[in-house]
Amino acid sequence: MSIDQSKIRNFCIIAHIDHGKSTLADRIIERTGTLTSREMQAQVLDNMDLERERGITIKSQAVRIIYKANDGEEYIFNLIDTPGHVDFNYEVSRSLAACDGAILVVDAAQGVEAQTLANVYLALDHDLDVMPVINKIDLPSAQPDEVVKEIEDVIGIEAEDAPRISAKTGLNIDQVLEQIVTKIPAPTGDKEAPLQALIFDALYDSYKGVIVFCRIKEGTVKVGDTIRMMATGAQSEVTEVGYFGAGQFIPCDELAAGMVGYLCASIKNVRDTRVGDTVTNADRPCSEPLPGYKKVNPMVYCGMYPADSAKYPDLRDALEKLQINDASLQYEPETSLALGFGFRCGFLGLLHLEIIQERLEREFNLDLVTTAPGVIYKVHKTNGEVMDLTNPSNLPDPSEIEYMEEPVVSAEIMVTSEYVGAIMKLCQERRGVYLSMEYLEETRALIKYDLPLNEIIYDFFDALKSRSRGYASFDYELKGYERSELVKLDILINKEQVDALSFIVFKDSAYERGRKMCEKLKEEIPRHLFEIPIQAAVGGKVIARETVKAMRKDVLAKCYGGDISRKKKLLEKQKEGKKRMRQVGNVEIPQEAFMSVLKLDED
Ligand SMILES: Nc1nc2c(ncn2[C@@H]2O[C@H](COP(=O)(O)OP(=O)(O)OP(=O)(O)O)[C@@H](O)[C@H]2O)c(=O)[nH]1
Repeated sequence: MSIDQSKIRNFCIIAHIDHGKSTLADRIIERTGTLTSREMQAQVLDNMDLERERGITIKSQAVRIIYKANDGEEYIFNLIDTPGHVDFNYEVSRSLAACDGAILVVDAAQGVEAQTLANVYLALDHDLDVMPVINKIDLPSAQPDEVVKEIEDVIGIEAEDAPRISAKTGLNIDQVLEQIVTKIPAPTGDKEAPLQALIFDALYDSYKGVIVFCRIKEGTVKVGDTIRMMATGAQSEVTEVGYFGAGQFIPCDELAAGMVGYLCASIKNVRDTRVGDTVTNADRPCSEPLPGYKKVNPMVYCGMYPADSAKYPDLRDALEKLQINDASLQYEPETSLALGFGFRCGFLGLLHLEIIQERLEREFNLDLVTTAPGVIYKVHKTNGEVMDLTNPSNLPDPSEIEYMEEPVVSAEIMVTSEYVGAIMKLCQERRGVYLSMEYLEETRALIKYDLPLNEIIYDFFDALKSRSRGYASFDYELKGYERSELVKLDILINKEQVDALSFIVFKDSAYERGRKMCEKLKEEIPRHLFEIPIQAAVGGKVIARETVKAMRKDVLAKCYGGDISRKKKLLEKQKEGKKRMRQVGNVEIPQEAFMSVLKLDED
């Protein structure tokens, strides 16, 4: 019954965003008959609704595939899908640790891009064998020969015999399957050794409890075994082991060295499971844990509040469950005068924030109010203390501040030569410091800039795409902190400061941002019976002002003489609207207003 290790291939697919890795994964699954075509939904691996709607891969998914190779033998492929967006590098790293090799998909029309490089380096860091595949050769603009040369020159891996495929039409997928057998190494590891398994993901299921996704490096695990999580020390009995069918969990007898699968155990506290931790046998533990993952620190913070304050415990519960599935999400309770009880949450980037927000709303049925996202600033106080500022409301009095620092990233932008000027202009506007530019080929340049993180978290990616007509790609990593002139911009509505609307901004941009915010809020806040001044202030000094004029008529005025049911309806509607309002002093602010600051740059 036990599986021959030499017949297992554990691999993932890596690529720049949109180069077609999910499509290739689907073709592989389809070609090997893991699913009948009727079961085959468009993009099987992207099984969260959100992913299908956005057409991007967020959570890594795993699937086991049986392939009968040309040598007549049957092989077991464990394919792990990985996300391509820059915010999700962390997820990529987790998937890689469970694999022995990686298929690198490169778009034959686009060639090597920033994330192609970043992902290859991650794979090489994990000692994976990288097998290139040239995709989209059906496109008229495909240049497979050039791309092969580019892979060899820019990345430095052999690509001459890389399969040239169309994941869309299925052309040459057979070559990919054969090369998986010949080019990706079989796993190693001793089945008889003490259990050593790496947790590369986890999921909370309301029936099974915590489901741990793991790669068995050494030993064997089966139902009834008592396991121990090495980092948390939690012990529990295994209730089920199995592998990943397409979109479902398939129980089996045991998981042995070299295999990828899942296990369920009587894990009571979801916090006991930590992605990156090592699972071992409690009675016969291994001597040391596997190297965990690089710990990632959130780069972007915002406040999240339940729209209905009674839902606070539900939000806490939801965040706890999401966190086991997404260890890069961090949160802690906070309170706001305007919004009540909520959480300050940390994310890897703005896309990550949006995804979490949408998952909370859809999967947990919560209605949320989110405050403007910001980065972590370092505040050096006159008394020598250094504080990490994640919430602008906690900024100490200016008299206590010696100076402040903001996070700076090193960015690499790849762009075709005609857009170099436009992209450099964009970077300058965002306070970028030019480092270097080199031409990879005649028509493509790699530009390096240092940029303040807070200038890129909002809409830099969109601006980059629109100014280069989609031809620029972008990757960044945190470089460190640099001293900067920063101020806190406060918003006063009817003379009352609204804590949830405060944010930290570069001194020279304060006026512009303050003015835009006041304009935006004027549009969002409905008229009241009195005039409402909206002011932006820095250190108590007002720098911008707008006014919401007083309302003259009440809602019922226009139904004068109308029938009573219509009046009732209007009053009902008003009541419904009020639920979505936040009372600040004697002004009612719609929830949307708190989000509006996010959208300033789109104007
Ligand atoms: N013409 C053509 N289009 C393709 C091919 N393979 C994929 N595409 C298209 O390219 C787009 C991106 O494909 P995906 O498979 O979603 O790309 P991905 O790399 O998985 O993207 P993320 O999951 O967002 O990282 C889709 O619109 C596909 O239909 C191909 O061989 N030829």
